[in-house]
Amino acid sequence: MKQDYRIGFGFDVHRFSRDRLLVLGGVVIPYEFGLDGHSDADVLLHAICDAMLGALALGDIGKHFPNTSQEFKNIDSKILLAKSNDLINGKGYIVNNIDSTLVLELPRLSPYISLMQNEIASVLKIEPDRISVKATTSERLGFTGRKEGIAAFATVLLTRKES
Ligand SMILES: Nc1ccn([C@@H]2O[C@H](COP(=O)(O)O)[C@@H](O)[C@H]2O)c(=O)n1
Ligand SMILES: C[C@@]1(CO)OP(=O)(O)OP(=O)(O)OC[C@H]1O
Repeated sequence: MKQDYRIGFGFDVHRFSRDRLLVLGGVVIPYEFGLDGHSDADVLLHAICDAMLGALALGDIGKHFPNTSQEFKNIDSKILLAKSNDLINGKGYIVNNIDSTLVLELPRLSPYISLMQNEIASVLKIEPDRISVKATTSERLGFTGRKEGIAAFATVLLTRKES
């Protein structure tokens, strides 16, 4: 049987802000700043949603979940990830695997990486070893280096559901 794959790429940035929780990959990370946004500002899940939607040329997260809508105000981005998954499932695809990178100086994310993989896998109903989450600093260069915000990159491979 011929396998049908589609690849997608996503990128997102959110600015650090006081009086907000820091939520990354569906996990609350203890830190003195959170991220600003209309939703919970989970920059990693937003990049993953964009990659999933992009793989099928379905537009982006802002098209499906507009930041002008009260429906999405302070929303848990795991709900947006589940909705993005429903959209690709509706087109006959499932996530094969994800590779992603967060760019930030602080906080150190290594203690939280496997928690994030488990959260994302649980929303997508796939095995955690299909989800890669990595972190890097930008060697104190640029806006991430100045600790003004966090950037996230994600690549997603979709495969056609067996029928
Ligand atoms: N916020 C971060 C940034 C990095 N890490 C881990 O440290 C390693 C080295 O980072 P470099 O920027 O020097 O490449 C990196 O590979 C990550 O494992 C982290 O946990 N949290
Ligand atoms: C997720 C949405 C919707 O709540 O709001 P934000 O948290 O501001 O995030 P962004 O990455 O700008 O994506 C688009 C929005 O539609």
